[in-house]
Amino acid sequence: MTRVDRGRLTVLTADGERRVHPAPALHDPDGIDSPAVGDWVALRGELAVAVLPRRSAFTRTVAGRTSAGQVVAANLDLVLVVDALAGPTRARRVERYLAVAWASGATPVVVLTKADLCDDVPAAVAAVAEDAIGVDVLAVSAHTGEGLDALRALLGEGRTAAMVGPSGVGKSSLANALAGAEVAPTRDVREADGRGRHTTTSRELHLLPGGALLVDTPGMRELGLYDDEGVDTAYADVAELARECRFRDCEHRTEPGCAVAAAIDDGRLDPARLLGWRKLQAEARRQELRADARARAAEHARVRALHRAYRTQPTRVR
Ligand SMILES: Nc1nc2c(ncn2[C@@H]2O[C@H](COP(=O)(O)OP(=O)(O)OP(=O)(O)O)[C@@H](O)[C@H]2O)c(=O)[nH]1
Ligand SMILES: [Zn+2]
Repeated sequence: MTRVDRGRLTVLTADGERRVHPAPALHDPDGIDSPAVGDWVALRGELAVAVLPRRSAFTRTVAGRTSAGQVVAANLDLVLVVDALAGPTRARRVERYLAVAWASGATPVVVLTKADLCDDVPAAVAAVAEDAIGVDVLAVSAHTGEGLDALRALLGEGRTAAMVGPSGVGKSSLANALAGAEVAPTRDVREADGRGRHTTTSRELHLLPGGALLVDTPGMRELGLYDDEGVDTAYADVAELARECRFRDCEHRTEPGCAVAAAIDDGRLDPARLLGWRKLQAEARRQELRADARARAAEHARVRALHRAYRTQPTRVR
């Protein structure tokens, strides 16, 4: 599946691209099981009749009051957490995206763009790598081509990757550089023709020359945490220290025997990382509370509907 529009799916088949409709059975009001970009579907005629089991799912919170999860991309092997080497270093921002990426079940890779604008690339990479525990960190430039081969090697044939990262860091430029064609309109192009990104109905999954698939959906660009699954993986150092605290419910503030505070005191842990961890934990907790409230509301509505259906039934023979 390369694209989902209202009621229509774009799929790549052995015979090329096609537009099909999802069978009614594939419609899931909660969104989680509805076909998403990156899904493999079985076709019967003009209908997509089944979604094959997913290896991974990148979920985001749907904007608004509800906390419904929405699968933005399915079956990702890699999530490229993209940030730019221009401007101030943004370790906390990278960590936030890493937490979301870990929760998806795919392997995150940090890709630092605009290497051509950075005076000391190795130092900048090392600074990010220090906090991106267990994650490869690559520096690339879409303008000079630096680092692209290393990234291509990582993508490999038949693997599916997606990009996440703040606006303007060079995701579209990177997609174009990898594809060797203008598959995504960059900010420069969009400004030149005065149109927004969403005006074109572009494919959201690109087949790259090396045989890798690159997902580029607008939905991946504004991320919310769906649950706290990825937070402790992104902050493995803090999470591990926290397990050594004397009290299991330690808040890591003034409690005696706090391993986190001790690590900060003797310089083993950057206090900014504890702050980042706290913020993400809090955000994830808020999401979970909202999800609970939503589940209760849905159950309530279901019971009400059942009662209504019961009342309007013709009198049954006993
Ligand atoms: N010097 C330099 N500039 C770059 C590089 N990659 C992208 N840029 C510039 O950075 C700006 C933003 O690039 P885009 O590719 O549009 O960024 P994006 O992340 O897709 O932005 P959104 O579409 O808003 O999410 C443009 O002006 C690009 O020309 C690079 O490797 N080097
Ligand atoms: Zn503690």
